[in-house]
Order: sequence, then C-alpha cells, then structure tokens
Amino acid sequence: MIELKNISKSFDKTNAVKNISFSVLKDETLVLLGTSGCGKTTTLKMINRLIKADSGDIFINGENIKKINEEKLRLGIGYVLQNHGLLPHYTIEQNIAIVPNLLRWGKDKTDSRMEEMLHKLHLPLNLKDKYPNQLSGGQQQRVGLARALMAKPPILLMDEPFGALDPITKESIKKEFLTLDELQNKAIVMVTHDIQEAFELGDRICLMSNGEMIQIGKPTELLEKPRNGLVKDFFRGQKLQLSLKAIEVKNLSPFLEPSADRYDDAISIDHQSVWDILEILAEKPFCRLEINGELKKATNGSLMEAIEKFKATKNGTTE
Ligand SMILES: Nc1ncnc2c1ncn2[C@@H]1O[C@H](COP(=O)(O)OP(=O)(O)OP(=O)(O)O)[C@@H](O)[C@H]1O
Repeated sequence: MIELKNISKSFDKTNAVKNISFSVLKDETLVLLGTSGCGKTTTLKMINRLIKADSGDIFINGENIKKINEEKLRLGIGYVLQNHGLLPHYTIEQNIAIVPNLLRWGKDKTDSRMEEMLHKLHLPLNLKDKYPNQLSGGQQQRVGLARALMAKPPILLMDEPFGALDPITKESIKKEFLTLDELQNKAIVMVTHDIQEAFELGDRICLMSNGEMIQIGKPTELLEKPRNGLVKDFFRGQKLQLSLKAIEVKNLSPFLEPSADRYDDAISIDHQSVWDILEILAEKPFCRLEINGELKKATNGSLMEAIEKFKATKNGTTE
C-alpha cells in the first residue's frame, strides 16, 4: 500500500532522515518510534508531500507520489496532528467539512456522514456549532480524528495524536482507537515517542535514531531479537511490561483452562493485551474470559504459564 525506498531529507546541515525504506500494508498500523528530533515527523510528512524528499521514492499502491497531483494525493490521506490542528476560527462543523467541501459533496451527504462520525467518536451533535477552544482536549482530538476519517481515506497519518492528552483521556481514546471500525483495513502510520503507546497500538514498530531506521518489526521481535545494543538500551527497564502489552490475550486461548460455568461477568476479548487482563486481576483472584465464543478462566499464575507455552510455539516467537 505505502512503500518508502531509500528516502533521505536534509535541512541545511541537518541530515533529518537518512536512507529510510519500509512498507506499510493496507490493514496495519506502523508506529514510527524514537526520541525527539530523530526524524519521525519529517518521515511522516514526506508521505503526503508536506515535505519533499531529497532522494528516494515513495509509492502508494505502486504509483510514485511524485506523479500524483498534490491535492489529489492529500485528499486520499487522512492526517491527524498533535494538538488536533483544528482551525480556531472555524466551527467544529466547518472544520469537519473541509475535505467533503474540497470533494464537492452535497450538504446532505456531508451532514449525514458528519453525524455518523460524531456518533462513532462519542461526540454530542450539538458540538457542531461550537469553536475548537470551547471543547476539551479529548473532544478536540476526537474531532481531529473525525475530520481525518470523513472521506474514508485508505491511508491515515497520525503525528503524536494522543501526546497532549491527560492520562485518563489518553487511555479511553487509545481503547477506541483499537476498536473503531472506521480504522480497520487502513494503512496507518503513527508517530510517537511513547514506548508504551507504540507497543499498545502498533502492529509493527519502526525504531528510529538520529535520522536512521534502527530496526523494524513486530513489537515482540524488537524485544526478543534486538538488532543491536541501541535497540536493547531503548527498551531497558521496561521489557517485562512491554512484552505483556505486546501479547494479545486471545493468542493464549489454547493454553488457558476452560471455565465450566457460564457467568455474566465474562470479559469479551478482542484486542486486549495480557497486561490489560493483569490489571483486572490486580483487583480479584481470577476472571473469566470469552474468547471466540469459548469461556476460559484466568489467574495471574495461569496467564504466566500460558505465556510460556505460547512463546514456545512458532507463533509466539514471531507474533
Ligand atoms: N523545517 C525544518 N528546518 C530545519 N530543520 C528541521 C526542520 N524540520 C525538522 N528539522 C530538523 O530535523 C530533525 C528531525 O526533525 P523531526 O521533526 O522529523 O523529528 P521528530 O523525531 O519528529 O522529533 P519530535 O518528536 O521532537 O517531533 C531535527 O533535528 C529537526 O530540528
């Protein structure tokens, strides 16, 4: 879907991005992770040509973006900025309607899609007439996401989308991010410097340092098979928590004991990590999980045993 080949970019004497290559599939989230100034945002902005690469090529569905009209290119790519990027003198309705207006949608189509998006992002309809500064930070960020998704772009670029939020709002928006149907089947590239966030949201992580790509792979690959000392150092001190966040609990299903009785308190499992379930188990000795229609029982101990068994399988080493 998206392919970067040997991309480099310098600003005066700063080599911001050095010979980066990667691809993103149509239904995955690739997280660009790294410390401040390592070239993440520059890489992201080269994909929608807000910044032009000095050398190398970027392809979208096999087509070189240099050959695509800039406006057409950007209309097919949703873009969510840190601090939402809403225009302060536009109402929420006007902000959300920017792309539909460029696409010359009629008012009825725009209104009904806007209502659908506000509903899906748990925003009350009466926000439409307000201005961005009359909304909370979490609401502004949701509006930013609604705006980016209005025209159902197959590609979504997100630059530190949750960076400015308080921890509680951040958690609730991240949970929505994982379950929102509008985000399925999209190629998503997300920039963050937050390691935990990268492990929670990324299907793959591209770790960058000083303009270079140090390693790219599934979260557990970076943890279990770090390419060099730099990668190891990056995760030092957080390895246990990160690996628990990287393993989806549904993968442990074959190794968990069945629960004989059906109770209403079973937690329905989709994308929860082992870490999410351990947080629940901090409050009680066991819980029931409903995974693909099967009822399982989990305790701290049984989850740890299941992880060991899972890691011994082929899937566990590459997941
Ligand atoms: N327009 C610009 N002019 C000059 N230098 C720039 C420009 N944009 C970025 N840089 C420099 O390029 C390097 C990479 O910047 P970039 O914003 O891509 O990093 P980043 O990893 O996204 O950082 P952060 O997490 O702080 O946003 C930095 O040294 C930065 O100072």
